[in-house]
Amino acid sequence: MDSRTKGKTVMEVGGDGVAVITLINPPVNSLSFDVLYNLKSNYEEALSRNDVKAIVITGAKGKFSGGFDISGFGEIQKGTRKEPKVGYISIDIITDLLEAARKPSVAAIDGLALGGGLELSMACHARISTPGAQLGLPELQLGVIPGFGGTQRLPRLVGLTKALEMILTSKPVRAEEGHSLGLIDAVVPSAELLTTARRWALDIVERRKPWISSLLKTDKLPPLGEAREILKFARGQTRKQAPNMKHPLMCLDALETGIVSGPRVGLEKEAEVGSQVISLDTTKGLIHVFFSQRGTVKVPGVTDRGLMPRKIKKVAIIGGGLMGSGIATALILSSYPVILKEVNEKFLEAGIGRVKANLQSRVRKGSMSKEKFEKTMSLLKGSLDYESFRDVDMVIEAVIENISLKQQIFADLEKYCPQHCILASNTSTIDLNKIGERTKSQDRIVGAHFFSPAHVMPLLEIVRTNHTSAQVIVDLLDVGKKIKKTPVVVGNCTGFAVNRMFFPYTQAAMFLVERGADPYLIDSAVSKFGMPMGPFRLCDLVGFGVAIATATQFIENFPERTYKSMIIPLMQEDKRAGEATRKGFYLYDDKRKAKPDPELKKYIEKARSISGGNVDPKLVKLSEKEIIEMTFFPVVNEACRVFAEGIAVKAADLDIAAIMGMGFPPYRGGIMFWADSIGSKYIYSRLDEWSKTYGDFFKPCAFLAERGSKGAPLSAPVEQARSRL
Ligand SMILES: CCCCCCCCC[C@H](O)CC(=O)SCCNC(=O)CCNC(=O)[C@H](O)C(C)(C)COP(=O)(O)OP(=O)(O)OC[C@H]1O[C@@H](n2cnc3c(N)ncnc32)[C@H](O)[C@@H]1OP(=O)(O)O
Repeated sequence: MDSRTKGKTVMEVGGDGVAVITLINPPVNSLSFDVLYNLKSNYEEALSRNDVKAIVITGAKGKFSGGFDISGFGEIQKGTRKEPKVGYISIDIITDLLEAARKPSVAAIDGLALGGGLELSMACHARISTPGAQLGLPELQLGVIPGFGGTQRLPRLVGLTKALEMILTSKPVRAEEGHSLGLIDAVVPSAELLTTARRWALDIVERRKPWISSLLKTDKLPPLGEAREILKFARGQTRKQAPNMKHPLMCLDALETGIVSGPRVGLEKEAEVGSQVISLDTTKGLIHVFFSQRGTVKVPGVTDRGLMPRKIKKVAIIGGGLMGSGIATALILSSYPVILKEVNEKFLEAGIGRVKANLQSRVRKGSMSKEKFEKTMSLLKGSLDYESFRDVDMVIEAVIENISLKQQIFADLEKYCPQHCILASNTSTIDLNKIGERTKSQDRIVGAHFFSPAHVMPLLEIVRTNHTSAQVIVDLLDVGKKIKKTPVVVGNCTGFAVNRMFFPYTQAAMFLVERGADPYLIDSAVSKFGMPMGPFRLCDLVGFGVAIATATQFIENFPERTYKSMIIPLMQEDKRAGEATRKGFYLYDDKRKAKPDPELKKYIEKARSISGGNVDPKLVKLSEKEIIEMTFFPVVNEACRVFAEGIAVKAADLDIAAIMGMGFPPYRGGIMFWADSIGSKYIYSRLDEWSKTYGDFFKPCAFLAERGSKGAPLSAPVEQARSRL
């Protein structure tokens, strides 16, 4: 393969008269422009050759195709590649050359057929797959739409309702379901895939099997009136679930056009809309997130050293509280044998009970069988001492945030665990060097910071000190992958990356309400921005105990930029501690529904009188845009510090940390990507102005000041930064 080209296709013509065209573009045989243009020439050749009666399209190495090469969108967005004529691939190549050909084609699908991959197969006249095949149109989660005819062919093959479900949820179906839906014509073992597909293609030639053009099928489509109703409902749901995104509605436009005006007009609409969505900001954000998420496992100086992960056969967890039990659940779900240690029988029983409850909820929802439940629970053993730690490969400490307790635990671990054992802490804020102070095992001490609930939340913050060995990081990255988490490797400091970015967000919100802003308007503006909930609702959810413990760490470590609000401590004095006590910033009913509390005013006023601040008329009347700026620009400021200090190696890692750890909306691309979309100059000028009026909490850091003064992107690599990694 030419080093400048990205992938290719090869064609082999057999003695049976079948031309087999294989898509080759590792690792997932994505459809790059090179692959697509090669496919076109192979196809043209096959159609012109007298010795070819039929065509089979397949993918190399057990994968049909992971879809259009996503980096191609980036090239078009950046202007480094000229966009082909609208509809050139979907209409000229896939429809008019392939589907309308006078020789039949069959897709032989092993492994993946996603996005453009599935769309290409749907233009073939039959599809044969292996049992493990995954078939889906996940384009919407990338901010694009199925653009190779998927909006037209899928409803015609599986019906409108199922097509909408597959497209709107981006979830793939397995081969058997695909077969029962009519998407797949036959499911056969891998070893028989190609021979069956060849025979099927020849059977079509001989008219022993039907020659079906998906685009022309109508039997699965509902009557027009019904279709309009279904689409109207889908639009309503989409508006509710994705209010800040245009592309899902644009995708529905293409679907509807095809149903109302016919598939050809539908294809044209799809091509037009498909081209428009590429330049949407939300699409740029989502594509950035796709690559950034995969980039977190590439850690310079660690994953480029040829180290292989060691096998972790057994893990011990200390502490069976909410975090410890969640971590244990995540591990046993991925088949790791786990020992859960507690200080007494009562706590141990409660910890094991929590794990059981986590799994039982899956059984109730039907996602886990009773047998699987029993088998998974059998991997968990309880313990009250360290004797059973003698053969563990990794320990994760998950006790309360108390430095001396953690120090004692790590000193004990050093005595009982084998020399190679990884000693991890799930601390969310405490400096790991302090935790390991009483040991000589600095090279195997690492942070494994999970987010609550640990068996559900996707992020794993892997924290390393200056002493943590590269091998330990490689091992933990591998565990993270096996338990299906997205790991982000960060340096050691108070709060690491996620909590350091999180803290200014709640602090800014406290500051604003003390100066007169309405907390419920802040929550509403932040939710509209795309966060799962506003800062006050969040404080209620995590509980004031945790909020105060975290704040204490920040006040101690970053006093110059911590806003000391008394609102939460004052409420706690009155036994209001958030949702758990049914009273916090909101009042909660039996169904945990939150409603504003008029009494909140009294705590805000008292806190204001303690801090000595005044109501600021400007802050009373903030617009939603101003609320977002005043709550999130301090987050950007802290993210800049984290980046400049080398706590994160890449700005993209902070984007993923913010999305998966804070709930920052993915379609905004993450905190640094979003900041760059606004511009460093503007952010700097706003923070600078606020810091002059309201104090150092808003003061831009040196990194932001430097980049802001030049208008330079904040996510550009930090040169000569003193990396802590
Ligand atoms: C306007 C004119 C432009 C032309 C018209 C365009 C019309 C577009 C038509 C089409 O409808 C659009 C699409 O097809 S969009 C793509 C749809 N496909 C997907 O969304 C699938 C994305 N990939 C995945 O979900 C997963 O990668 C996977 C395929 C399920 C595999 O998962 P696994 O965990 O095994 O591996 P990963 O670590 O995720 O990926 C491995 C490496 O492969 C890279 N990669 C995966 N998919 C693609 C892809 N479609 N394009 C480019 N690269 C891909 C991924 O980045 C990883 O790379 P590394 O370098 O990190 O190893």
